[in-house]
Amino acid sequence: MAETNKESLLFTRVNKDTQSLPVSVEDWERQAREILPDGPFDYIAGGSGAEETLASNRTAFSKWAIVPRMMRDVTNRTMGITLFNQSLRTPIMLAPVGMQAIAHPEGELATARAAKEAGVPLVVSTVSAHPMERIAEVMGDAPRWFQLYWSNDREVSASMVKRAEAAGYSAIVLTVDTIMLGWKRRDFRNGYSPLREGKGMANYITDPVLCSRLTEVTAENVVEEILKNIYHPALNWNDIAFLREQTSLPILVKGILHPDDARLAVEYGVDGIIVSNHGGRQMDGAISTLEALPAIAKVVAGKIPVLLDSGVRTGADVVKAIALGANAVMIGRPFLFGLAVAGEKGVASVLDTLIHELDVAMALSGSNSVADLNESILVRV
Ligand SMILES: Cc1cc2nc3c(=O)[nH]c(=O)nc-3n(C[C@H](O)[C@H](O)[C@H](O)COP(=O)(O)O)c2cc1C
Ligand SMILES: CCCCCCC(=O)C(=O)O
Repeated sequence: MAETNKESLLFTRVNKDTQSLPVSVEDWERQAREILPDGPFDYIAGGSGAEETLASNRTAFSKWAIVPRMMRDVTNRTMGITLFNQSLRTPIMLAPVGMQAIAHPEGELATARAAKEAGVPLVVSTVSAHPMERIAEVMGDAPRWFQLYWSNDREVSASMVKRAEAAGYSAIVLTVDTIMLGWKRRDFRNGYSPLREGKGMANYITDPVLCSRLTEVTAENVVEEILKNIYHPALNWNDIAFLREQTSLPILVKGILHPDDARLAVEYGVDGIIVSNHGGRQMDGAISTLEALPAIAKVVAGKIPVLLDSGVRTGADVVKAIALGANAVMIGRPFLFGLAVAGEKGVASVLDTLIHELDVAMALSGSNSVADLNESILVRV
């Protein structure tokens, strides 16, 4: 059933509770800029190097235009999809974003409440500011995945995955583009590191295996341990087999940009791919994700789901990504700006806007379902 009709649009958009809230991601970002100190704001908004990839993630969307279809009776359209046997309200998810307490003291707990309310799956980061079990409690039965940062100590990785499975997370996202941290000029200028402020250690300081490795469990020792583990250049495709032995959950790899890596992901038995350049925060000069998507979708050829993040800001962006071969998309900074400005309400509003925009974009492009979206409604401009 279509979600946006005249009544719901009027109610949602001209309701006195929402009137004062920003209506675009750019507006949320402007307000976040006013609220947050330079360190956290630049950490969130910035990219690596000269920020070329950060910029191209956005321009890539402008290089495709939608050519809408008419007279297609879109009364009974749906945005629903099924991923890993789970029915989802829309093809939109919240990307793993660590250390959310730098945006708002409630961090992931506020995000989790908003995600649950909106029926949007949340991917919880290894470096979340609250323990994964606490976030899971907030979410109840709502869909959630766990994002794994590989540890040099494989038993720590195994422990995190087992904890996630026990806490009701339904997929594991292995991030593969962060074998070391991107070179972030803004953070150097600001002398800012959220980890050094102790914002991302909740899952480590509560991890029995990691703690068993320390002679004394202090915040300082745990941070040092995390820094050692975040640097894991030896990660390779054979590690997938070890991960597979630890869990029966679907495993996705996040950070794929090359079609040959997509082919390898399928060969190594991965269950899903996330086309991502980490929001332009890792390899600067890397291809934008929308540019990378068509070749990856072609190689994968429907064998496993392909998701995309980095630069998605509007409902029309979601339409373009799906039309070019994505099964679903994720957003990162947009919800974090909402969180910084208005906590749970901010995340809820960002999601509400994006979902309504997608519904309108689908209707006005003549699409009754996500399956209707394909390259025939796009043109390169
Ligand atoms: C502040 C911040 C923290 C992030 N933390 C993580 C993380 O812990 N794990 C991860 O896989 N990706 C992380 N990401 C990357 C996001 O998952 C996602 O790839 C990216 O934000 C998508 O781009 P967008 O912000 O343009 O939507 C982070 C991004 C930001 C902005
Ligand atoms: C030293 C901890 C770094 C965590 C990286 C979080 C992330 O993926 C990002 O900020 O981007």
